[in-house]
Amino acid sequence: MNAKQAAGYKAAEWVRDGMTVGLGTGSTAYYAIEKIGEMVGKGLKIRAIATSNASEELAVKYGIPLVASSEVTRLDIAIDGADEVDPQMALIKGGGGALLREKLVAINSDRFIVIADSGKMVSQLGGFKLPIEIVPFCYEWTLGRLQERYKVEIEMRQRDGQLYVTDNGNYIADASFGKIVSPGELSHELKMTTGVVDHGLFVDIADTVIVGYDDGRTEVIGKKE
Ligand SMILES: O=C[C@H](O)[C@H](O)[C@H](O)COP(=O)(O)O
Repeated sequence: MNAKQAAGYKAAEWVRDGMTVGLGTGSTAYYAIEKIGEMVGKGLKIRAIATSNASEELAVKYGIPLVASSEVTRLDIAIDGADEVDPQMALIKGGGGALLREKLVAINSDRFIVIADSGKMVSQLGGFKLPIEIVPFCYEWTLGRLQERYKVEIEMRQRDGQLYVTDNGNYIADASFGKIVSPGELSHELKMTTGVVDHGLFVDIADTVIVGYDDGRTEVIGKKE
């Protein structure tokens, strides 16, 4: 069992009959979805909302029943990966471009469990490029304003030689902050920038972090029992 699998499988232990569950996105969330699918196969009764088209396809593949957001007011739990986790459980997410749906699901969940291999744990956020989701209209202006404001390298994410397009039809700009001194402040500032839809800083959202290690061990860190 690898570190991501260990963390993903451990998180599935929090999923109980009758829950509405948010399914994250990425290579770590994959293992949680796989495990939850196995549990559903053995009779677990849940319904789920996926944070990306890719995770929705996975849920269908593993037989996890999906529910429309119109039928749900709040989720019991959401389980998702992260690109960086700091000692206060602030996160950088969005390496896979799913940050907006992930944040919507995370803030609407009673418990948000982050699953991460130990390499994602950092003393200060910012080593990983911060994904910023921006609207396509006049995106060059938004990019220019961000570059002007922060004076750091910010590049438009590309895929196959084209601008990367999120599941929501937006673009992603990746910002190399290096070190983020005040994630909360930066989070608010970015959110106030016209043209920015959202960004990958998740501050004061995670309730529990499950760290996975290469030898298969896990460590649970968190605010909630
Ligand atoms: O947009 C993607 C998500 O925020 C992922 O949860 C994050 O990038 C971590 O992905 P992975 O588990 O593949 O490292």
